[in-house]
Amino acid sequence: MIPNSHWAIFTDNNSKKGPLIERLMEGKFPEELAFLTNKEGALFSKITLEEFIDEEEKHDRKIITLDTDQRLSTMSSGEQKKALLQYLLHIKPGFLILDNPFDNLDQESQISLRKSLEEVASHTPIIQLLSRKTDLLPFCDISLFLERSQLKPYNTHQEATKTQGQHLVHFKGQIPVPYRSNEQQEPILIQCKNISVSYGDKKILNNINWTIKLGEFWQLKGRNGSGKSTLLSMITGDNHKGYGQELYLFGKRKGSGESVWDIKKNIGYYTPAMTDNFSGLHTSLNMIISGMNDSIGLYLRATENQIALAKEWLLILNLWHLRDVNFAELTRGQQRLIMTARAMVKHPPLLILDEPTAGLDDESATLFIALVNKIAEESKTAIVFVSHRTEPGLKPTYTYELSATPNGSVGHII
Ligand SMILES: Nc1ncnc2c1ncn2[C@@H]1O[C@H](COP(=O)(O)OP(=O)(O)OP(=O)(O)O)[C@@H](O)[C@H]1O
Repeated sequence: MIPNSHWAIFTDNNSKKGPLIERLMEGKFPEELAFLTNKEGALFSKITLEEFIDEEEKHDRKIITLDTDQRLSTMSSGEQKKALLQYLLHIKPGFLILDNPFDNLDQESQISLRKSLEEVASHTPIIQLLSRKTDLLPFCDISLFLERSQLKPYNTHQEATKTQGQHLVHFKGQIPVPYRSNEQQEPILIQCKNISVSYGDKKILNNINWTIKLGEFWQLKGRNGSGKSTLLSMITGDNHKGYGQELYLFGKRKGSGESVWDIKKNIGYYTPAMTDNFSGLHTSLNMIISGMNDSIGLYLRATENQIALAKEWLLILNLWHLRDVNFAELTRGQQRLIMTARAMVKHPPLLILDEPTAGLDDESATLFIALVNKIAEESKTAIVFVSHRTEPGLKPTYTYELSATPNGSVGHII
């Protein structure tokens, strides 16, 4: 069958994407998509992946990775996406919904996914939901915009793909001072000396040498599965494979009697998975205050100092008017600014941001990147920013790149 057409639905951070996906999957189509009636769709999305991971973890039922013993949850995000696409194509759906398909994929995998989708498009109608304009698939001939819950047509293709241009972002004033004055910090934060990691016979990291010093701004890059998350888990003290190796975290050798808390107190960490499905009832103001108490949800009466500092952060972010709004009600872009402020309230020696712009629209991503640059300029906090996208405007001082070899990935400084 030759599909009637393929659709691009642009979303921004105010779009009610979840309910739209639900309606489409239930076969409730808007007029424009009525030609899909009675067809069974498949969804290529993080939500679908989470369901398969859940099924495997809770019921020990493997569905999309029958060809390997490795658990889906331990695969890299790129490997998970590839397995999902293969599975979905195998079941030959009547139509395919792609929810930000290129997020978390490395450049080569994006190119190969584009090619596979071109082939799929020759026999299966595709609906692409996208928040970054450069992600548009060229065969999508009809473009709509999801304004909150309403689908609106674009008049022309140019209108759909027009980017706003890099507008300058102005934050009012400097980032606030740390919650408590920091203890004297050694200039060298992290030292990896010839660090190697394997899982069974599978070699992941090979003789990694990487030193992170106070105030440095790093981007960590590498293809899907090259070991970025594994390396981060060594730095955050979460990977037991660090024991017995020459790994120095904040002045102490790993395994020299340090507690996990000794390591964690030095690190601010944010990855979108922490909040994407967050439904707790906390105001924006309290979310920032919770960063001073290192807990979300634990009820502690905020001191006047804490409230004043949280206010300063919200003012800088232009979000003070939303102080009493429930965090879950904010747009994704606003949530990520707040979570970054939360991770920064103490000016930890090290701030790790793991794919922090995934799922953001262009405007929110620009704002987020501007905040990260500002933190790099105005604080002593070292930053490690992990991303596959080349974010326009991001100004890291160094890039550490992992390149796969048969003996595990080796690292280079660029
Ligand atoms: N517990 C485990 N058992 C077996 N293999 C594992 C385990 N954990 C990770 N791996 C493998 O280690 C490799 C590196 O994974 P990692 O998640 O560190 O990559 P990554 O660079 O972060 O990838 P991505 O960009 O796709 O997120 C992958 O091939 C993954 O499948």
